[in-house]
Amino acid sequence: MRKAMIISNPSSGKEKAAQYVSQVRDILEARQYAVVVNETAGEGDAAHYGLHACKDGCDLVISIGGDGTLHETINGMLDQEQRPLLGIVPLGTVNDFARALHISLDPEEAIEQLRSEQTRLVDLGMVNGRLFANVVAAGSLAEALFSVSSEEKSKLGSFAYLKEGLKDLVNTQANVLKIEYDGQFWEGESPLFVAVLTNSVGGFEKLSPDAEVDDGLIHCFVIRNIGVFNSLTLGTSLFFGNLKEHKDVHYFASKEVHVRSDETIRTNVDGEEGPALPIDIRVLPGYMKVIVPEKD
Ligand SMILES: Nc1ncnc2c1ncn2[C@@H]1O[C@H](COP(=O)(O)OP(=O)(O)OP(=O)(O)O)[C@@H](O)[C@H]1O
Repeated sequence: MRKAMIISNPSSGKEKAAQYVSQVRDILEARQYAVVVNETAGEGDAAHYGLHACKDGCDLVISIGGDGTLHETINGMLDQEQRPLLGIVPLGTVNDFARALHISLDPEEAIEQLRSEQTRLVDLGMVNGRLFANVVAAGSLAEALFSVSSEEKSKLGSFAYLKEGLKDLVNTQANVLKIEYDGQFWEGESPLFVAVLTNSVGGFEKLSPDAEVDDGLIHCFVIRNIGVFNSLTLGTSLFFGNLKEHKDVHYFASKEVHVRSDETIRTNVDGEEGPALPIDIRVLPGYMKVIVPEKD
């Protein structure tokens, strides 16, 4: 009998968490899976269960939770020879990975989509030995722009929020970044470096419209140190999806990137605090097989 593990974060699903778990279980059991349910209680649990799913020879893991739970689940599977097929029920506020894979953000619909026969081999990234699914951001603006919740954004509206955030560029200290990729070198003052794997970053689906989950590339944007006037045009570019054409943005796509600085600069990885610079980022093409909705 095939084995499946449900990894559920009850705090992301609130009062409906138990209902979602039982709906998923019903679907899997109807498909002849022997199902184990593991609920997380705090940090590290999803990674622990992700690892055990590999060790126990699970064929399928369903992550029910937000990006944080998903991030931990895939990190638990790092370096394991047998990695199970992954299904996602997004219950977070941002849900970038689900957005990029066209998985419904309505949990009930996402659960129905687990019946899909369609799968996709999806790239993941590695940053200083840890996996990431969406984004690595570094620089003084990284925290401000990429750790915000959709709720906060919806209070202001995405565009207004962005304009507010980007106005900070004027007052934000820009650090000197030294970036190496594919034998090329970029050095300059920048308040923000962003490396993305998917087209959805921090809930903004237009930051990097060309990034495909399986294109084998890390799409990188380095914002040059800019003034008050251009911060607004930059915001508009980000919102309408032509950021890489902006004159104050250095864009490149690469398989491997190294970012250093002589200053202490923190990073944000998939919405959580990541390692301080220096960072080595590389893409792991087709690292995870994921259930995706059937095309209409
Ligand atoms: N039972 C629990 N009660 C409270 N917190 C939990 C529980 N289980 C896991 N957590 C914590 O929940 C966090 C992950 O939450 P979640 O999966 O909703 O991701 P998220 O990053 O908050 O999602 P998003 O940014 O998309 O809203 C982790 O910090 C984890 O330690």
